[in-house]
Amino acid sequence: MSHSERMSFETNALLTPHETLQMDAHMSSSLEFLMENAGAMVARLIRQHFKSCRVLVACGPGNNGGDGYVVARYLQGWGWPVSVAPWKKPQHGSLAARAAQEWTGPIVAFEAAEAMRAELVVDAVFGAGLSRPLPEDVVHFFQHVPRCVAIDVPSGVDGVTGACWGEVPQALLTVALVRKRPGHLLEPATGRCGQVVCVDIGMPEEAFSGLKARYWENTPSLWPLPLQYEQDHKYTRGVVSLYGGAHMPGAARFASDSARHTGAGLVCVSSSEEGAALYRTVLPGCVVDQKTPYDSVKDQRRRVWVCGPGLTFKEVESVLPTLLEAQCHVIADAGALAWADGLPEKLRGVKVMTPHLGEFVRVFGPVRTSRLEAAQQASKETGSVIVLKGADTVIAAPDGRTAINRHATPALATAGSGDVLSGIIAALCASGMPAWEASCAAVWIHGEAGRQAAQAKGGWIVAEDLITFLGKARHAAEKSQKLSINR
Ligand SMILES: NC(=O)C1=CN([C@@H]2O[C@H](COP(=O)(O)OP(=O)(O)OC[C@H]3O[C@@H](n4cnc5c(N)ncnc54)[C@H](OP(=O)(O)O)[C@@H]3O)[C@@H](O)[C@H]2O)[C@@H](O)CC1
Ligand SMILES: [K+]
Repeated sequence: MSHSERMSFETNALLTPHETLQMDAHMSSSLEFLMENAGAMVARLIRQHFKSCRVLVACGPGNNGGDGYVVARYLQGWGWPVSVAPWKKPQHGSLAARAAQEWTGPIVAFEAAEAMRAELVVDAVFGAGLSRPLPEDVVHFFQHVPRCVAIDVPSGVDGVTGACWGEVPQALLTVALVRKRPGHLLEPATGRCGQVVCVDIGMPEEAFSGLKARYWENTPSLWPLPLQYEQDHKYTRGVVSLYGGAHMPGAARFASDSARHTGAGLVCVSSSEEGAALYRTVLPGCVVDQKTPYDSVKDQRRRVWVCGPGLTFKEVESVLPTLLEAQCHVIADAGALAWADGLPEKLRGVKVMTPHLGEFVRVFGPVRTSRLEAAQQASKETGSVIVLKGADTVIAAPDGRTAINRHATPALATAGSGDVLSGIIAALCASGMPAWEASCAAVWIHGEAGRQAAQAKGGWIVAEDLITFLGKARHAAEKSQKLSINR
């Protein structure tokens, strides 16, 4: 059992609407209590974030609407001027209908004029399970809303993929219940959520029994890093190999330096005669040789390879098939992805692929669903961990485990940043971490190094800066792991 399976629904696990339904089925006798708590918690957050003002609670027919009626009741109880605008009444006898019955304050029409009269609108129309386009009158209503607080998600957000079913309300604050949803972390939904705050509504532990988390926010508690031991030597730390191209040596240099700064015990660079002469001068900390891939893989210590940064089609062709045949752990990026243009089967056997969206489309074709689902599908089909890079990097494992990383900075959008990430993943794989955990950890450390470098350098950084902060970034992850163990 992997670490992420053991921790199951820890606080960084993300809940899908399907899992929420399973929990609700399990907790059917406590749902009224949970709705009361949810509404009370949302009302408290509103009181914390806003001064008393005219509030309009827009309620849908389901339990999201039910929560809305409870919010209205609490705010009114504290003396706030509150009205409720039902989009549609809840079904007779439902939980939401019971919450609606307890609302004795003003009820107004669900129309734009009422939205404009309010100073704050609570969006309790639809929750995260919406699976068809937003009705036009809902879109029209929210176009006239001044400030908005959303319960669960802004109505129209798909809680799993982060897709928006039409023009979704722009919230200042979104209150997640029990756990965040994957959609809270994925674009375009993240941009519509404003600040996301997750509240405890008193869900008992037993509600999670039988549920297995499949989605996580990428935080250090997800992937324990190997520590340093007194008995360590360079081979226990791990060996990273890469083939250095003769034409674009910068990329191999970034990847190898990154692997070393992340903690690899040894980095070996193989290249042509011309390339090796160059690498010997620019990479004094690496072992540089002119071995063919065929000879290199005979060394059982050289199991982990970065393949692609700075390589031409021909160079990839002369290296990658041999590495895959020898069942090496290959981290494929850049040139290796271009080499598999439209033919993902050429990459079968690769452990980790790190495409940005453009590279992903080149290999796998246009994304017809969402980035999240496309990455999951590609991972399942190829058997590789897919690291689909972006502001909301998705790290998908072939067995369905998926992490979403928001621990990053726009400062990372600089040439060479991807080569650095490949080197970090390779170093962590070489240290013995499984491919998905190593990839998640690498993406977090990459983001942390970017943040630290940007802070130190005034916001604008280059790949070289990033590399110098990798040791500190790894240390930051280790420190926060120690804290979570002590807790
Ligand atoms: N365990 C927890 O975490 C707890 C969660 N809680 C709360 O439960 C909420 C989820 O509740 P929910 O399942 O009732 O879903 P919700 O979105 O309110 O309503 C769906 C309704 O809308 C309708 N409908 C949908 N789309 C439509 C469209 N385009 N156009 C027209 N109609 C459409 C749909 O109709 P149908 O699809 O059935 O035809 C159905 O009637 C969650 O967000 C949270 O706030 C809390 O109470 C505490 C415990
Ligand atoms: K909502």
